[in-house]
Amino acid sequence: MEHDSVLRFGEVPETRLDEALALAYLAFHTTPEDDAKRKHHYDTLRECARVGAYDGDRLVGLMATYDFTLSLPGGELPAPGLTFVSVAPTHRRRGALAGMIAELYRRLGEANVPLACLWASEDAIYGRFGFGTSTRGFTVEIDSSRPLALRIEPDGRPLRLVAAADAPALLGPYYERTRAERGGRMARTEAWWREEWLVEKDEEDASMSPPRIVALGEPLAGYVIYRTKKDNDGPGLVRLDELEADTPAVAAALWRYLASIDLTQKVTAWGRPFDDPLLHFCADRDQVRVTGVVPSLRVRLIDVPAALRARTWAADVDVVLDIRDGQLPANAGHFRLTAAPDGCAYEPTDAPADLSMDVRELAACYLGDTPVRELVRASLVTEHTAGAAATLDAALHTELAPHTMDGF
Ligand SMILES: CC(=O)SCCNC(=O)CCNC(=O)[C@H](O)C(C)(C)COP(=O)(O)OP(=O)(O)OC[C@H]1O[C@@H](n2cnc3c(N)ncnc32)[C@H](O)[C@@H]1OP(=O)(O)O
Repeated sequence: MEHDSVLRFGEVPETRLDEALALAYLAFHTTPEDDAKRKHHYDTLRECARVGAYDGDRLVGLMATYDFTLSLPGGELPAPGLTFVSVAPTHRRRGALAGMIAELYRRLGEANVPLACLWASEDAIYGRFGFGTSTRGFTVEIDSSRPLALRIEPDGRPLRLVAAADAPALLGPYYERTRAERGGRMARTEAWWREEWLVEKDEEDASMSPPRIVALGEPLAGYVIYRTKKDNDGPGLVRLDELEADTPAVAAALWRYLASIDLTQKVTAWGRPFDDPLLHFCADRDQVRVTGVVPSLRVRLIDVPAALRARTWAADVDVVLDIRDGQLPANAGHFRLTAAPDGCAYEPTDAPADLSMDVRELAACYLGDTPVRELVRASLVTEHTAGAAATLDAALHTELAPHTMDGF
C-alpha cells in the first residue's frame, strides 16, 4: 500500500522543475495568473538549491533554498533561505518535511554553512527543527483623513519621485549601509530589487498601483517605497512597503508625506522595526495605531560556534550554556561562552551550566531580538546561576533592533 512505502530524499534535478513547480502550486493552493509569473517561479526555482522527497520515482516533497547573506550585529554570514517548502497532500505527516530538513542540514554541515533562515507559513511548523524567531516587526495603521500630527519638526527639504528603473542604483547602496546597523537584513542584488520590490504588479493584491518611490535629500537621506489603491466604495489606501531614514526628522517628513496623499485616507505599514521612532514622535497614538506584531525571520543555528563567533558583542560575558539540539548533536552539550567587544570563544566544557536552553531559544536571542530574561520568565530558558541571563543580555544587546523586510 502506498502509505507503507519508504520515502527517499535527494536532489531535484533541473529536468524535474515542471513537476516541482506543479507540486508547489498544489501544496500552496495557487495557480500562476499568467505565463510571466509562472516563468518567474520557474527561474527562481532553477536558481535555488533543491531537496526533494520521493515515493518511488514520484516527487512528493520539495524544498528550495535561496543563496542569501544575512547581516548580524557587526558582521554577516551566508544564510540559505528556505522557500517553496511543499509536500503533496497525499503524503502529509509521513516525515517528508522532516526528511528534507535532515538532508538540508547534512548538506549545510558538509559545506560549513553556519545558518539557515525562513519565513514560516504557519507558526507551529519549524520550532521543532531548531528555528527560532530572530526578528519581529509590527503592523501599523494611520488614519490619514487628517494631517499626521507630529511632536517633532519634519525635515523640510524637498521630496522627489524616483522612477522604478532608477531605484536600485539609488536605494541599493543606502539599504546596504542599513545592513551594517541592523542584524536580520538580506543583501539585495539588483535582480532582487527589480523582481521582489519594484515589480510592476503587486504579487498579493493586483488592485494595487505599481510601486512608487519617493526620496529625500541629496545625497539620499531617506526614502519610501509604497503602493496605493483607490477604492471606489470607500477611502483609498496607501500601503507602505519600505521606509528608511537617516534621522527622525527625515522619517517624520516621509510619514507625513504618505499621510497626505490625495484620495486616500489610510496608511498601512507592515513589519516595521520594533524601535521605529514613529511611535514616539507621532502626537496622537489614536491616529497611529499598532495593529499587530509579526514574527519575521526564523533563523536556525546550524553551527553554533561559527554563528556566535561571527557576531560582535556589546559587553563582557563568561557563561556556561547547556544547549539542547534535537537534530544536530554537535551543537548539544555544555559550552563555555566567553565574549567581549573584541571577540568571542565558545568551547565545550565539563563545568556546570549557568543557563540551559534549546537551540531555537538561542536563535531567538542571537540577533538581539528577544532578551534571554524574557525566555527565563517564560520557562523556556532555565537560569541556574542568578544574574547569568542579564549578563548574557548585556553582551547580546544591539543598538538598533534587528529587522527583516525581505519576505520570501
Ligand atoms: C519556508 C516555507 O516555505 S513555509 C511553507 C510550508 N509549506 C506549506 O505551508 C504548504 C502546505 N503544507 C505542506 O506542504 C506540509 O503540510 C508541510 C510542509 C507544512 C509539512 O510537511 P509534512 O511532510 O506533512 O511534515 P512531516 O510529516 O515531516 O512533519 C514533521 C513534524 O512536524 C509536524 N508538522 C508538520 N506540519 C505541521 C503544521 N502545519 N503544524 C504543526 N505541526 C506540523 C508534524 O506533526 C510532525 O511532528 P512529529 O515529529 O511530532 O510527528
